[in-house]
Amino acid sequence: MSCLPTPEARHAKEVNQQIQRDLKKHKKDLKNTKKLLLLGTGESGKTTFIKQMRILHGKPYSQAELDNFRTLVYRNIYIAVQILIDAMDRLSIQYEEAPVEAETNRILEIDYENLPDQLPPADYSYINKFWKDKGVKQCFEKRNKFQISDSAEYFLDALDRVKEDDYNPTREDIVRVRLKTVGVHEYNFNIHGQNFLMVDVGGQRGERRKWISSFENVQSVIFLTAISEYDQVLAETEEDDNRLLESLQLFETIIRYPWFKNAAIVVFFNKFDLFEKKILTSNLEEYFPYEGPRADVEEAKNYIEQMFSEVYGGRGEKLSTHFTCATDTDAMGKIFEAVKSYILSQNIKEIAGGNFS
Ligand SMILES: Nc1nc2c(ncn2[C@@H]2O[C@H](COP(=O)(O)OP(=O)(O)OP(=O)(O)O)[C@@H](O)[C@H]2O)c(=O)[nH]1
Ligand SMILES: [Mg+2]
Repeated sequence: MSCLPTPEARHAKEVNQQIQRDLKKHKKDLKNTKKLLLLGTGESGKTTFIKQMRILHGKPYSQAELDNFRTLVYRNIYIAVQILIDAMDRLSIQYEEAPVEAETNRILEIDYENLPDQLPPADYSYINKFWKDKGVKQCFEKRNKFQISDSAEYFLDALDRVKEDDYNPTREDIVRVRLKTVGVHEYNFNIHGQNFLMVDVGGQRGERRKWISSFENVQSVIFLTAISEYDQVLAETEEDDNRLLESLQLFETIIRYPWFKNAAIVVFFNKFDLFEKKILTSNLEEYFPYEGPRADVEEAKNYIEQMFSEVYGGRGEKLSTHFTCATDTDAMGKIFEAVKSYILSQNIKEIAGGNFS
């Protein structure tokens, strides 16, 4: 009887060796992957940040994904109009030219979960006239009194473009379109040789109890706060809770979690583009005990940054912060490079037995 292995045995051995090699590589990849958790209240910009990472470092969006974004754009438009119709009524603002009631009712009853992939001409013509109405514009100026997406104006202004048959969402449309996140979602990116596992979570109150499932083995956290929300109230409660205060309280809760004791923490003061404009007309001292000069972007932003730094203070090291506009692709690319260096330097310190013990 021959002692030579049969072809089957040789093949089995080869397969086994390949599996071992794959497992080893997978383990090495896992070890070299940094887990980055994105946290923050609803609409702070977490998913927008992930979209930018995909645009900058991921695979291009497929046509099926673009088609999906197109429907979402229409959905964003209908929701914005429905919110404005309701706000006109609640704030008792007169239309310049009142729309036909039956038409308004039809728009209000649109089931935006089941939208066609085209904006029907009758709806376009209603929305076009509605958005040009001086009363509606007046109502929109009072938007801190009700909850409307920060991208509503962008899409209502783009109505003529997005109604076209051959409309395909642009890069900017993709980062502007809003869909609230439900649950926890993981994304892998290789950014200049470094693997990241980025975790996006739903930030609204009802979503936060699901967060804990993603807290294990986190090397870094980006906490996003929408700095422009200092004069806005929370949509998800009956009470008039201030949105920036809610974000500050959430930050305080998070940095006390034992899971993040050794994690690098970075804060993005996001929606800085909106903040810069808003601070010129909406006084910070009406919402926070701020005593600095009015309409002063620098003073106001430093004051808000200080509130977060004080809360963070206990951890003994200066808080890493960035003032960001998550819808700006180029700027986000640059900011993330700085964040990446910071995360890696903090993790090296930790390995060397440094600061965060
Ligand atoms: N103008 C402006 N809009 C922004 C900015 N960042 C995000 N947005 C818009 O704000 C909306 C909400 O952003 P999302 O990224 O969906 O917020 P989120 O934190 O993922 O919200 P949840 O999924 O509910 O937790 C989207 O329509 C974004 O386009 C910004 O810096 N400036
Ligand atoms: Mg989201």
